[in-house]
Amino acid sequence: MSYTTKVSTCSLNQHALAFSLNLANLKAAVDAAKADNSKYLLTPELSLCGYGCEDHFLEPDTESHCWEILAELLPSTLNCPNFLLDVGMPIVFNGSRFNCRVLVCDGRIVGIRPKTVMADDGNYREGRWFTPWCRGVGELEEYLLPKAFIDSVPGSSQRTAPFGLMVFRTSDGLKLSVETCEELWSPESPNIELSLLGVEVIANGSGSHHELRKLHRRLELIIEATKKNGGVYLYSNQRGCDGSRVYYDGSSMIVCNGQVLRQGVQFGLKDVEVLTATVDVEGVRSYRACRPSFRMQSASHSCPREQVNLESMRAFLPAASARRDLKPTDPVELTFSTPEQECLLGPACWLWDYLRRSGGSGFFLPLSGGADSASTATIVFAMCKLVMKEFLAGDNEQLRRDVVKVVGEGAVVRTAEELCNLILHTTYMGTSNSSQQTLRRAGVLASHIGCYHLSANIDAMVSSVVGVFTTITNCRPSFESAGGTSVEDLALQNIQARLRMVLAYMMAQLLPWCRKRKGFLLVLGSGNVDECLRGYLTKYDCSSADLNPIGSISKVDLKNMLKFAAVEYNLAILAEIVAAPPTAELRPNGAKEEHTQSDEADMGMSYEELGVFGRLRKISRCGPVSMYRKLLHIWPELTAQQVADKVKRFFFYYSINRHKMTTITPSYHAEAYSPDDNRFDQRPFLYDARWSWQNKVMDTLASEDQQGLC
Ligand SMILES: Nc1ncnc2c1ncn2[C@@H]1O[C@H](COP(=O)(O)OP(=O)(O)OC[C@H]2O[C@@H]([n+]3cccc(C(=O)O)c3)[C@H](O)[C@@H]2O)[C@@H](O)[C@H]1O
Ligand SMILES: Nc1ncnc2c1ncn2[C@@H]1O[C@H](COP(=O)(O)OP(=O)(O)OP(=O)(O)O)[C@@H](O)[C@H]1O
Ligand SMILES: NC(=O)CC[C@H](N)C(=O)O
Repeated sequence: MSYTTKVSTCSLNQHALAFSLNLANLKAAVDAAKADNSKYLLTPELSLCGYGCEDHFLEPDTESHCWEILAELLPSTLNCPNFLLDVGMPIVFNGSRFNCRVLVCDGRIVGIRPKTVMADDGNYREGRWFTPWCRGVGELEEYLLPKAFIDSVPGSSQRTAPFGLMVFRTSDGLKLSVETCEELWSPESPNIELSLLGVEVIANGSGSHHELRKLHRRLELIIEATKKNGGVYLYSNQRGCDGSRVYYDGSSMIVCNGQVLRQGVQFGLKDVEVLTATVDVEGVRSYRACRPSFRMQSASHSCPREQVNLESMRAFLPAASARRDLKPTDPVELTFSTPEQECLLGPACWLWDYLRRSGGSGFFLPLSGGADSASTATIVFAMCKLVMKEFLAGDNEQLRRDVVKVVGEGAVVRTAEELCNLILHTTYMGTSNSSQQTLRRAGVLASHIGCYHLSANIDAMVSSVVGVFTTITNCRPSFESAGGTSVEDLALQNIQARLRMVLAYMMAQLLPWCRKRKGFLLVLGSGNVDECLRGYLTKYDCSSADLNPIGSISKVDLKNMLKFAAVEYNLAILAEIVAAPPTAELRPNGAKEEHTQSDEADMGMSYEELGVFGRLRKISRCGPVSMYRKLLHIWPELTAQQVADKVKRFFFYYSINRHKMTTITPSYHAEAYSPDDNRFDQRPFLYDARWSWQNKVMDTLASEDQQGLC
């Protein structure tokens, strides 16, 4: 008897509520797994409807469409008694909605397994739509299948299915069970009990979005679980932008006894990626049985009274050790992206999904020659590189169709630069306050990445608006350098910035027409985390766009990304852009070649300091006083009063500008320090900006520190 089996997992680029697309992806995955002669296929969390349906989960339509496409999927499992398919969907049972796995074998639903631990932190809101199931393994209920579903499956006699936490046992003795996404991350993961119950194959269907360095954590959790308890662990993750700010980064995997046998692509453009491994179940059994501590705890776990016997299913491969294709899959070497690659490639893949699904024919970006808009442009170029690589490989028919849809029938694309020329449109929008240096840098970057670039002087727009204002009010504002007040100066800065946004939208609407192409362009924004946190942006200026790929990335991380891209793509201009001092160029500058208005001087703090404030505020959950306490150790070179003053200044600007985050452009979620008010960082937007109590406490602590009292 051989104790080797073949199992598959997959990454699927499902789109919330796009049932036809989701069904097609699932069918393709089933076909690929069956072609691999696999016995089991795991798919991502809520794979039938897409993970990100959000409040659509509250609509009965979402569940009923899942049943409809499940009925369409069932025939692909018919006459395959040795193949188990595992999909995800919402199911209402006894009045509560559960996030369920539905396991199908030979055209029958053999079990429905509800999720026990909700993901409710950060971007996750599962508790808003789903109830956690709280019964133990083997405590099964009988679920009456919906009549419409039964009627749509011709010839089926099935009326009910077991509902609850269950262990499946095949006729030849393989034990398999599932847990769902967050359960792996919880303190008492179900995989522990399942392993002690002798389950050899544990599967986790997930909807886990990208965050920098999160893949390491996922791998640690899975490797540690199977190192400690032995077992085969299959992980399946959603891929792509399914309609929101997050990007699911695939990386599905198959792990056995702490060793990774298959690792899927993290930033890939295939809608369906199936990974299959031949796994040695005997190896799992012997791994466990040689560990006295495992044996002892396992022996005290009684097997659940009710387990689901898959009478007709044989999981193990025929015993013919000479057959090479039955050889257990060898472990692979793990591959990880660097944080710089993650900053570049995650947003690049997200933008591609957004573009092809939005019906847009490209992007428009106001390109200033500064680091932020250069970062956005570089991410679009990275997207073009990824797309062209896949396009030229020639085996991704869906991508080929998407490229044709975006660039238009008949357009010829052979290189990333050619694609970039059709997709990315940039414009330098200078005023009399702009410098020659930023104009040049924008032009050089544009020519190197190949985008369609124009250069404009918007002084006429600015003077028209100021002229209209003067006519209405009979007051003419001046810059401080020309004798005006700071209020006038700021208003004159803001009008330049706002008019850029107005022109940007006009360009986005009409540039395709000017180029005799069809469609519209999506406007890209380039505000970074630190500017948002400090409020160093004009509300409704170029920070207002359709999408922002860098909105949750700090300036420091962006600069590292640009340095990496300078080498990776041979774009020396990026190194020059990184080295230039950040400037808004909104005030008059005399005849100087480089502008002397400096972001850091204007803000009263450096980008590096802002990065520290941002992490402490969000990731370490610090209010002013606890931030002060932590910073005393982080900045030992400063006096306590200097630290207190910096904290006060940060919180003052943060609070007077927090309202800007309510209207900030939707941005890619990349980092845990994101200040995105809409979903991730929920806080008031009207503060008492004096922080009088907190500041008093800080001053007392600082003076005690200075007197050596604490
Ligand atoms: N509590 C509150 N709740 C809701 N809304 C509130 C508000 N307080 C002010 N507001 C509104 O917000 C407005 C103030 O915001 P805003 O108009 O942005 O004006 P403001 O924040 O005063 O100025 C923009 C700042 O961004 C700087 N900047 C730097 C670099 C680049 C750029 C650029 O744009 O390229 C800008 C610029 O130098 C200046 O310091 C008020 O006029 C009011 O309408
Ligand atoms: N001269 C300009 N031409 C075109 N767009 C501009 C110009 N100046 C500013 N913008 C737009 O407004 C946005 C905000 O400007 P801001 O000065 O804050 O950033 P930046 O110039 O991209 O980068 P940096 O902060 O490194 O200077 C820019 O990202 C850019 O999209
Ligand atoms: N969908 C989930 O349950 C996700 C939970 C988990 N914290 C993750 O990010 O992967």
